[in-house]
Amino acid sequence: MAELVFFSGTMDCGKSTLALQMHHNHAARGRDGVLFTRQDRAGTATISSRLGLTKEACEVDDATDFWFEVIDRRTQGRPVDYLIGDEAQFYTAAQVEQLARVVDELGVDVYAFGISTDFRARLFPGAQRLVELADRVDVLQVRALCWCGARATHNARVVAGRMVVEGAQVVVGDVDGGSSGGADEVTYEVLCRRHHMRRMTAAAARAAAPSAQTLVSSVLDG
Ligand SMILES: Nc1ncnc2c1ncn2[C@@H]1O[C@H](COP(=O)(O)OP(=O)(O)O)[C@@H](O)[C@H]1O
Ligand SMILES: Cc1cn([C@H]2C[C@H](O)[C@@H](COP(=O)(O)O)O2)c(=O)[nH]c1=O
Repeated sequence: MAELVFFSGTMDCGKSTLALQMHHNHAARGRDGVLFTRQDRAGTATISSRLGLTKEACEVDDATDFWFEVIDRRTQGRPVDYLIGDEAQFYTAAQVEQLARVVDELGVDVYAFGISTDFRARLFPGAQRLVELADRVDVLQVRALCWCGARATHNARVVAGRMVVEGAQVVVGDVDGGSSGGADEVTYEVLCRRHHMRRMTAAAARAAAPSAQTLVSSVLDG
């Protein structure tokens, strides 16, 4: 029986890598799949993994209709056994409903990959609908870690070195290590819930902790 699976996790936990691996494994067994993505960091119509894999994909926009995409291909005699959808948090709720219909009425497996919550720890509309409709939600096993060593569960947005909690929901960007580092550049950092709620990024924690040198000086100064 075909299924709708939502593979979810924080940024930088390996979702796009898994999406490309799953495509490779299914294609290697002769199954026909179509790759989709929306607003990948690497540019239009691309699925990119930080491990270096990239693959051309169909770019989703508000006008994309997944039901039509499958019917159109099949009408042209092109088989479709599965769809891979990366950056699925950016899909509309209606598009997620189309995906569910593609599974139920056309027998196509749909594997959707995306983050669940935004920088304010609020669900993206596409992710919310996936959680509501998916046959299962798989949390990725590779753990992204908070600076404190705990499992990272939340995505923080950092602007000019400070964590922010206001702004547009969608701002395409990378985690700090992958960014170019411009002063006003939006970057992201994954945190555990405790440090997300305290707005304590790695830089904020470093700034808050007195350095060993400061401690020694204050002891010597009496
Ligand atoms: N240089 C590296 N060596 C080994 N693994 C890496 C390296 N760079 C990134 N990774 C792995 O790739 C993961 C990010 O994969 P990616 O598919 O881009 O994530 P996502 O799509 O979830 O944002 C990291 O969590 C890490 O495990
Ligand atoms: C938290 C958050 C993220 N985004 C963007 C930033 C990236 O372009 C993608 C996530 O990509 P990844 O492959 O999972 O790293 O989402 C955003 O627009 N708004 C947010 O709040």
